[in-house]
Amino acid sequence: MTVRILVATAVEPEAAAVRAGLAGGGVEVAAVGVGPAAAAAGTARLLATAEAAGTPYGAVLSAGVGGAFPGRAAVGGLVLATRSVAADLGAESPAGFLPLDQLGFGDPVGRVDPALLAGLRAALPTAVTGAVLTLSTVTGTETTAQALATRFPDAAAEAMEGYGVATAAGQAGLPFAELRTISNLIGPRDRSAWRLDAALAALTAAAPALITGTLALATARP
Ligand SMILES: O=C(O)c1cccc(C(=O)CC[C@H]2O[C@@H](n3cnc4c(=O)[nH]cnc43)[C@H](O)[C@@H]2O)c1
Repeated sequence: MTVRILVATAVEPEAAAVRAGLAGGGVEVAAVGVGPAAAAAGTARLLATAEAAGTPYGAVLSAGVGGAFPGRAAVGGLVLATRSVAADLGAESPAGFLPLDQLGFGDPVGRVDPALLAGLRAALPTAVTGAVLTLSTVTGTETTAQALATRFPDAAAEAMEGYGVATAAGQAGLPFAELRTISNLIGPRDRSAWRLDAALAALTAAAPALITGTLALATARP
């Protein structure tokens, strides 16, 4: 049986870019808002509504544009998350940042489903894989960029929604993955350097892989 997939983007232009590349059913795309709170609330509502209607989703993807750590992914390129980390959820201390788990409040990592990631990697062989950080504040200084790169040596990109979407998917017991197409490099803020057109075009080009990359779930989960 085919698995129904929910693709959650932040804003409508991202959703439209994904839809533009989709031919065929099974994938629904919705813009749920910018930032982890809007993403979690919006995704949870869509999942609950679908379940109540008797048409539940079988997997959830967070997708959209993002910033890449220089040297780890290129503008216009793709990043598939190995994990979606709530990088600014925690507490500062003189000894450094204390993540959620060290405070005893839960898991700061949105877990990516291994079978879903494997399917997407096979369907998107040019994608870089690495951690994708979820931040409420877009990084805009070299100091913060360096600090994040040091705290997360496996990070390839940052965005603002992945951990929120992952939390909603996890609470619904659904497999989760995150795909980012790169609009900018992380560092001193220069909004004029963002290449949204290239990143949105990459989302459209990657969209068919969201179907082929999730086919394995249909056979893996009866
Ligand atoms: O103005 C437009 O036409 C437009 C079209 C598509 C997307 C946007 C956005 O502003 C997207 C906001 C979205 O972008 C993610 N993002 C992108 N780069 C970064 C970054 O360096 N650090 C964190 N987040 C980034 C983020 O997920 C936002 O939700 C505008």
